[in-house]
Amino acid sequence: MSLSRLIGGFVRSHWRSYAAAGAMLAGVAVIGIWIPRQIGLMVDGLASGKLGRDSLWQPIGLLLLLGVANYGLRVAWRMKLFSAAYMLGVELRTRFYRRLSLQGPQFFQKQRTGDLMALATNDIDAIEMAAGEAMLAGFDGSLTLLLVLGMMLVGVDWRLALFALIPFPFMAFAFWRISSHIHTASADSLKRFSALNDHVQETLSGVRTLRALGLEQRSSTRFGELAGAAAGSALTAQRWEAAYEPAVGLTLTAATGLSLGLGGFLVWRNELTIGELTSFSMYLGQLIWPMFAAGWVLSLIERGRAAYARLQPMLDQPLTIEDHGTLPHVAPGALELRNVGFSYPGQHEAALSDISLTLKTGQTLGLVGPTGSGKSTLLRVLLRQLTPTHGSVQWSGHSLDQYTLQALRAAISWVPQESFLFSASIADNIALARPGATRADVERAAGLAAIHDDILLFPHKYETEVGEKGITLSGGQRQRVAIARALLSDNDLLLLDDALSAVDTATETAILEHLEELRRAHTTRSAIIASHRLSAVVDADQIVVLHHGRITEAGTHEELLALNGWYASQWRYQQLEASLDAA
Ligand SMILES: Nc1ncnc2c1ncn2[C@@H]1O[C@H](COP(=O)(O)OP(=O)(O)OP(=O)(O)O)[C@@H](O)[C@H]1O
Repeated sequence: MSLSRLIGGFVRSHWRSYAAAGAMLAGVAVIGIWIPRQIGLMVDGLASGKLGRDSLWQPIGLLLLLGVANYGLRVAWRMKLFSAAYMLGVELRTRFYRRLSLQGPQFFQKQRTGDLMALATNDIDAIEMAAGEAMLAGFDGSLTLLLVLGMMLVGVDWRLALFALIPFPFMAFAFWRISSHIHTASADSLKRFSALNDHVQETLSGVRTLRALGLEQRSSTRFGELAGAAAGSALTAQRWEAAYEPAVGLTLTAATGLSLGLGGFLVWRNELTIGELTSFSMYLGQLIWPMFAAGWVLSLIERGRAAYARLQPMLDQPLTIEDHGTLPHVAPGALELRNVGFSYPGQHEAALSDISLTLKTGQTLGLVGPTGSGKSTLLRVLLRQLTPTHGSVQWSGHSLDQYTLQALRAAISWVPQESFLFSASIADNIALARPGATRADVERAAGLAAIHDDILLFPHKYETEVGEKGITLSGGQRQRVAIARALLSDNDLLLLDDALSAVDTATETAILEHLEELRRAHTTRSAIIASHRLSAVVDADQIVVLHHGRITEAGTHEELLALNGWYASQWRYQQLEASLDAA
């Protein structure tokens, strides 16, 4: 869809606001056009002696009245039109945000956050300007142009009008050249602003790492370069916009020279009155606004087009995870994976191959293996963040993609390796999983996640604010807040992705015991615990060892020890490590 179709569709759906603004604008233009004619008549009336001291107040009073009406209408149409244009901004931002919220992790892996933020702010602002400012200037300018030309051609003298218009085609050519330069410069400027945004977003998120590595100077130099480049390209666009003014000035000067030459000659031949020449000169002066409006409109439209060319691909980008399922609810049942395989785009080696396993209702599965063996990938397949390239995943007898994404989200609680805490209170961060939860529910979940006692020691207990990404909490505390959030949602399947890595063994044992109690109380609850630390999966009903994305060992803790493979040697190593730590 082009920018004109987008704006056209918007104008149609908000036609009342645009029509009201258009009617008021027409009133302004008619009043504006009538004033020079009135002044011309007054000049001729004074020259011929028809207007005297007694009768002069009437036309002057009328002029004042029209001036006030003009002012009122100008204020009113601007308000009407701008409020409509702001609505386009709101609609576009909402569409953009909705689209982003439906995209899967693969989309966000490819897109830079700063770029997306620039699109949601700067680029949509540019489109909003094209739908508001440009529309009104375009309409106002065109209407004024038509009326002024009409008055010059019909109301004054057509010969004079045609003669005075000779320089205008040259100006149109200049405008066309300037606007194409503005398009290129605007596209470049928006792109550079995005790059600047990206840098700010990344350096602020990673400010502690940058400081620790002593990279502040390098980062600040890079920022200077990006800011300079963004300013440079914005300046280039401005320079081209500034070129409109001399083009208008030159054209009008030439037109005034031509009209005074021919007008003087016509007055000398008594074919034109001085009042008519005065009106004509005023009309010529009134052409300044349509000319400037044309320049202004072209530059706004070029900026808007450049912005929409960046935004549209994001709006049209297919969803990385399709949501075509129809089943609205996951009934309790077994999870069955048959020959599941998955490869990340562009990767030679498959991240998962031939994974077949069954997790019965109410059971716990331990997922272990060396780093990079595919544990997180397998969990993300179950979450439908990734679609398997081979095999099938069935839950309660239905393939995962037969469920709506909403149904799956409502059935699975997931604690990722890096949990995100929002800038809100601890209570709010936990309650996120179930917005209607009471404080007692939140505290119960916190107790199960073994974080309740820690929270009571915080300055404002459950109301303690957690900074951006939870920076005021330790890694282990963050993990436990995330576990409490997951437990609060009471979902049937709990996925823990190395979610206990930052807590000590005693706390880990306490949390696992609580999970076991929950499982016994709710027989439909299942869990998959992916972990580097084998102590987290010792009591699982079934443990699966992954190696390069394949299952190499499977069984209970005892069976795997008896197998004497990777699991057994890793277990002995971790036991030795634990006893050394305890010593
Ligand atoms: N987004 C991605 N794009 C490309 N390759 C990826 C991506 N995520 C993971 N991989 C690769 O897939 C393989 C499996 O990674 P995965 O994160 O599932 O392993 P893991 O067992 O969870 O590792 P760890 O225990 O270190 O968390 C690795 O080789 C990894 O490099």
